[in-house]
Amino acid sequence: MKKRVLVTEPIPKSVVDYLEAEVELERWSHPEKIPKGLLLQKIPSFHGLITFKDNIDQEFLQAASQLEVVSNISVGYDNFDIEAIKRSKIIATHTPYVLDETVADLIFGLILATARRIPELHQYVRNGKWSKSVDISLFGHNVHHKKLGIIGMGRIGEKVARRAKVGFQMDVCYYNRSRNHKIESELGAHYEQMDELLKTSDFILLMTPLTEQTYHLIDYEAFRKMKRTSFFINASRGAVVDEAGLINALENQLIQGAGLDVFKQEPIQLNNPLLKMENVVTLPHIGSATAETREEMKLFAAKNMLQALRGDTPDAVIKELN
Ligand SMILES: NC(=O)c1ccc[n+]([C@@H]2O[C@H](COP(=O)([O-])OP(=O)(O)OC[C@H]3O[C@@H](n4cnc5c(N)ncnc54)[C@H](O)[C@@H]3O)[C@@H](O)[C@H]2O)c1
Ligand SMILES: O=C(O)[C@H](O)CO
Repeated sequence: MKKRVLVTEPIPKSVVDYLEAEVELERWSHPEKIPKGLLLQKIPSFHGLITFKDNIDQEFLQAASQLEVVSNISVGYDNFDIEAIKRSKIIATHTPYVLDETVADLIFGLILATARRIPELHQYVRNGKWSKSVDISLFGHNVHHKKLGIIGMGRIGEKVARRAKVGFQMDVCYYNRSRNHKIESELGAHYEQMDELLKTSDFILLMTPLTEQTYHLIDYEAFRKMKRTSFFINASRGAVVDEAGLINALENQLIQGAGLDVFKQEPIQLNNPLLKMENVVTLPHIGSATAETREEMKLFAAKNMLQALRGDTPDAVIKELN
């Protein structure tokens, strides 16, 4: 008898066909997330779950009586309670590598949009304000040859560093849990202590995962150390920054602007002060959201699932569970 897999995110036909060759599939294809109660009700009859952002917590694991594998369609897995998964026999996987270049592209989009004020000037043209040459008060700032500080020099950080060095001749420094010797020797990126990076960078990119150690890693005190001319970019997770501290820092002009793909609460609430600030560029968590890359991530998640259900080691088991 075929094993049963629940997929709570829309997947393309190619991935459906790939999975159905080996397992019996049930799909939740609504645009809204599956309600938690319904997920808990359904999960006892499944051997596998392919998910995008469902919370895999103690309550879920208790209900998942015959679950063997949970496969996340994302590289970040802060929706997983890793300690609880460790105590269970469940295999957990994610989708590293396939999205690195796509996310790095978006990060450069955010850097440029913020420094060169692209959304603001786009509105300026559309609102019919472009009657003579653009006033100096609307000029942005150079990106090339500036200093970029990357906090979290992992897979994606490295791709951003390459773009910064090769494409924009930037001075790249980084702060990380451990030294990345490859990026130092190949690109000349240099390691700095956090304080030094905060004090001297023109652009500060946050690119760590969200963990107990990185929760609110950047708070108001950190913004106080940054140059008043600096731009802060976050494409990691909203809670790595203390969002109230960021709003305060922007209101007090401790930094010049921010480019944000992620927020404390997603979707962001419309009364969030960040949405009223001209010097803040906001995106709806779309770092990896291109048609090609999302399809590749879904195929990767399906591949991890089938490998695990066959009894093979999946390509991308979450490292804490390896
Ligand atoms: N905006 C998006 O759409 C999007 C897309 C992909 C990934 N992400 C986020 O980006 C994160 C990073 O992705 P990745 O593939 O580059 O991961 P990665 O594991 O390759 O890199 C993360 C780096 O952060 C470092 N790090 C971890 N904790 C640290 C700490 N306390 N202090 C300093 N450094 C620390 C690690 O050593 C590692 O080098 C993901 O976990 C995810 O949350 C967001
Ligand atoms: O971690 C990831 O892969 C992205 O943030 C998509 O959620």
